[in-house]
Amino acid sequence: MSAVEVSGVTRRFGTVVALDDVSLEVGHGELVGLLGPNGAGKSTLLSLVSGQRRPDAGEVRLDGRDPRDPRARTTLGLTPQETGLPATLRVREVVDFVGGHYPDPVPTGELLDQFGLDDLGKRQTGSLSGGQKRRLAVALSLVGRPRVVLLDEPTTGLDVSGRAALWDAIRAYHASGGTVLLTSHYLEEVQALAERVVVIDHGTVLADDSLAAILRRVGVRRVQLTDGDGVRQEHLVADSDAFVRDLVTSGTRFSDLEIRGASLEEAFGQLVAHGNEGALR
Ligand SMILES: Nc1ncnc2c1ncn2[C@@H]1O[C@H](COP(=O)(O)OP(=O)(O)OP(=O)(O)O)[C@@H](O)[C@H]1O
Repeated sequence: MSAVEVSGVTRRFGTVVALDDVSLEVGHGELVGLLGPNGAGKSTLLSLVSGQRRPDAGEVRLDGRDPRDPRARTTLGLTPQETGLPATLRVREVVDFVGGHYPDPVPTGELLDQFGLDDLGKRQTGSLSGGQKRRLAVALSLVGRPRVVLLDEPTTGLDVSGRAALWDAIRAYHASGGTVLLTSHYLEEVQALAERVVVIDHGTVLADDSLAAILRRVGVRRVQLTDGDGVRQEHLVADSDAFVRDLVTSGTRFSDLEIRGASLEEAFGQLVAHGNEGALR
């Protein structure tokens, strides 16, 4: 049984088709990145998996159960895009309160330490900065030792060190066997964390593969060289072998040739630009 199973799911909002016959399976212990431009349907998909919404067609299963069944949700951790924290409660009180709903919560001190929040335990949440609130929200999603965690843009608004600390916490959770489905606008975040990437646009899945396979199968290579005038040039080409052969046979002077595969950003741009024609499944 998979951690998350989405089969043939369609969800509309009035005339907008937010998800159009989407199928997706996430196995236990996987860390999957959900990528897509604004309005692609990522948050809608997470809201169906968490049981906050119902699909118009198709089926969603969380640990084999309907996610609207409260028993399925006891094993779920969730950080939505916007989190409402009770402004007058102190950080430590919020963690104690949320942890109190679970049979075996992570001890509050341990959790605050892991998320670099130990100095803020006595602060009212209303006085926290945006980044500190974000860290607390992700920490709260893990307090009940969930089997599956859904993170909607977990590090939006965080500075570089805040993001790195949060990535470490997500990696530690995953290393302990946890399943993660996360959305992100930061391609480097997905590249840094996810083993598998699902690209979604206009409510359909354009690609679902390992990060390495997506990068390999997108036929873009970045070729850099310094020309005879000492100017550094960069070319995005489909066939770098042919490009280099032509370069050599044309007698063009060049030095410091460098060739590397596409970045996730380039792969993503290509997939979204070509829509279903370029679909990789
Ligand atoms: N409650 C709603 N009422 C009407 N339309 C909605 C509602 N929620 C989502 N939509 C629409 O459904 C589509 C998918 O939205 P969704 O929030 O799932 O996208 P997203 O990929 O999460 O985008 P973003 O990256 O901007 O968060 C969009 O066109 C959005 O406007």
